[in-house]
Amino acid sequence: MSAGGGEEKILVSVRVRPLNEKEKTRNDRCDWECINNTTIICNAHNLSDKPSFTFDKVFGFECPTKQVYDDGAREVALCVLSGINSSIFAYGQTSSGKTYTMTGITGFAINDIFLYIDKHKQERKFTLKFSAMEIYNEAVRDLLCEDNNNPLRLLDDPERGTVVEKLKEETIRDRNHLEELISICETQRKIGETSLNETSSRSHQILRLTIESSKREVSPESSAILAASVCFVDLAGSERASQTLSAGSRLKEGCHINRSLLTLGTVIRKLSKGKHGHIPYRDSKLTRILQNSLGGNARTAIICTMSPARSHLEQSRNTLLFATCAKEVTTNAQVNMVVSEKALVKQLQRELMRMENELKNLGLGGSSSSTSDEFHSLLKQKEEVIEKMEEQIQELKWQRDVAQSRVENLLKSAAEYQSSSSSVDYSRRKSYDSTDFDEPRMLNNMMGQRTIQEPEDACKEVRCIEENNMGQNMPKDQQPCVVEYKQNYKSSMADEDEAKEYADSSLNVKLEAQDELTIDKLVEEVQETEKSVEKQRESSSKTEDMEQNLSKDQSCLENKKHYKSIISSDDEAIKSEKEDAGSSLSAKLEAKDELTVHNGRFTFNTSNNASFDLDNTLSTDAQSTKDTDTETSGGSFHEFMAGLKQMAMQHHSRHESDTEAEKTKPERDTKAEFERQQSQIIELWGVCNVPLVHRTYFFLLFKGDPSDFVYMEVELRRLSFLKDSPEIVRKQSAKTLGREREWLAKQIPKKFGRKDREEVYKKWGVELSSKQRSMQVTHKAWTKTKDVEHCKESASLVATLVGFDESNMTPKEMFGLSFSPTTTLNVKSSGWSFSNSFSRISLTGGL
Ligand SMILES: Nc1ncnc2c1ncn2[C@@H]1O[C@H](COP(=O)(O)OP(=O)(O)OP(=O)(O)O)[C@@H](O)[C@H]1O
Repeated sequence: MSAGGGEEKILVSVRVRPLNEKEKTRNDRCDWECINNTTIICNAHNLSDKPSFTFDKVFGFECPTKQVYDDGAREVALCVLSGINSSIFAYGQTSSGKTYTMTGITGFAINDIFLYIDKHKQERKFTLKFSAMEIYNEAVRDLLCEDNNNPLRLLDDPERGTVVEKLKEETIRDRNHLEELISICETQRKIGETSLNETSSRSHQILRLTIESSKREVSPESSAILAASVCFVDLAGSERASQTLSAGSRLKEGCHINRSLLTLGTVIRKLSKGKHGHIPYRDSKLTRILQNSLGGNARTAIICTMSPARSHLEQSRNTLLFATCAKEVTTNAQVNMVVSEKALVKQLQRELMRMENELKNLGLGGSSSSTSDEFHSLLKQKEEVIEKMEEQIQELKWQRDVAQSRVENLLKSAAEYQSSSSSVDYSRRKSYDSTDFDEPRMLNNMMGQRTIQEPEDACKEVRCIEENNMGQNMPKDQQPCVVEYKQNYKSSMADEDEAKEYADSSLNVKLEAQDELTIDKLVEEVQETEKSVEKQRESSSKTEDMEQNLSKDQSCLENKKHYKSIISSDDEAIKSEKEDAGSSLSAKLEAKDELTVHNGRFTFNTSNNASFDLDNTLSTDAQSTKDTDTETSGGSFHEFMAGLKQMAMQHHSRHESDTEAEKTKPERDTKAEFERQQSQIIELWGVCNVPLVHRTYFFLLFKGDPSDFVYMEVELRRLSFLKDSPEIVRKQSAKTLGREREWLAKQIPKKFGRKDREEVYKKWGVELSSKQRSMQVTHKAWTKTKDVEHCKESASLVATLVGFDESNMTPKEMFGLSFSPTTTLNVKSSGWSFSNSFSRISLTGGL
């Protein structure tokens, strides 16, 4: 409704009229002097000092009313044209010139108002309304109504304040119309003769001119209407009743007049001290009606009129004291704008249309009576879903923390073992080195991630072994002929991906370090981890469902985006969690592979396989194949483990029952059986991309002895397990095999002289003039899996390249399954050994 404006003090002026004829006749002295246009002093001879009063304006005897209007009322009066309420008061004792002054000011103001309207009527449309009232004997009378004997009631309006009920309000046609109405008011006003004024105004007169203006352009933005009123208030005389020699009806008038004026004075005095506490506006009708003008939403000017006559000195001083208080009163005028009904209707129509569109967008339509209920029901449902999601998210976060904690513990254990591994008996280390077919991987396993992050440590590790070799502390047959291979192989691991891949299996170390770790214990742990991973997978699935639910949500809930982002970030966390859990399980499976496959030499592919299966199982992208993969690989693995345990038990039973009987037992038809198994193994090596060094060692070591069958069976089981690996695993192992061939090719110039080299090239059908001859040779090795002679040649070549001397071969037991009951129980050996009790299979360190 309102805007702009601000607080400002009431504009207070004092006008001193000249001595009138009566005063002159009785030789009344003029005790007041306007020393400038703001200050008036009292020259009364009986006063010791000359009190002075300063106001916004002081108008002397000769000052015309026009100047009083211009300087003391015009600005305030005309602000009504800007939509600001205004009031012009005339206050003073009877015959002081109030009516004389107000009549002139009202006329000048009206004149200016109409001049302004004429000037702006092209761009703005003005509507003027006029009402007039008098408060006589505390009764409000309508001055525009001929039958004004019935007093009007005052009503309190929450927006407009006090309003006069049924007050006639005339819409002004033109200036003449207004002037006519004003003249009617003059005739209607109660006047009477007092001792001081033959035509004394016996009432408070309030003329109200309301001006509304709006731009003539029709647009919603310019449809606001400025609406304000200007009040011209001619108060009744403020003199005391005794002074006017009143009696009878005049005395009664005086009492009522004074009641209103007394309240006016109280209100002004209180307002002058600030708007704190109770302001007694309601104590008189005058102050109720003028409440806005006296301290509210209006600009106000008060012109205090006074007689300069000594005989009115006291009343004049009272008037000036009132004026002094009025100077301190602050009002807070605002620009009053109203929105036209037409514009309001248009605005409401637009709002309605917008809301209908919102409802349509929600898919609810706007026509059904039950729309609102459905909407609220839907909102409630969504809020419940969101609450459940929040709970599930918290649960998932908890599970993630648990999984992370487990992984951290495993890593810590691995690191601890690694640091303790430097004290491992070199002879044991050597025996492991010399028999480990998958030496590079195991070496990296031992190093763990430190192989990548701390190459110095890795070098020290190798140097230890070399120094040990060179120190002749070890038997010749146990010297690590693969040290060079190990170093070179490691140096060839420049490929960061490969190094990381190797580092991933570092957790094997932890399990290898556990001297008393049993297969059952490990299997239990793996199963527990698998359950944990499965739980994670289910949780992941839940999260996906939650997200799908959110995606289906057609509502425009603002929370949707928020929760989706939470779920998204949590999904990332879960993904990471799955990776961590997958790594953990992978590590354990690798360790379990080492349990399964003697001497740790099969870790390379088996660990990859297990790791891949788990990762694949956990992959949310491969949703369609996830369950199948899990079941297949998981089932195969357990079968594989169960088979190995059974084999171990059987072997132990045989060993324990009667070794002599074993010796005398008729030999199987070993040769045919051996060749059959060897053929299968060679075939599977090719399929599984088993490293050539491994093939070579295995091929050269196991030649058909009865005791070899257990190794052959283990190898067959392992390869059978590996051959079903997913394509990605085979590709990875093929890549690694390619690197091994490259490394072996680099060994040819080192191991063979020029002539011998040419012989090798010829033997392997490589053109001497061709390029990369060594590479061609190593790429031919171990490729004809059905050709035993080719395999023999391949094994011979690789053995030479890695320095594997068949005549000084390490005993199988040093890196294979050792069945001696006690000797390796508490020492670091090359692989698995079965404890004397055979109640469990303990793992000794692989170093
Ligand atoms: N400034 C003035 N110059 C000349 N004459 C004046 C001036 N002020 C007042 N008069 C004359 O003084 C007389 C009394 O003035 P007026 O009626 O306006 O007093 P009043 O304050 O309205 O008195 P009341 O309260 O009794 O109505 C009038 O005849 C008026 O013409």
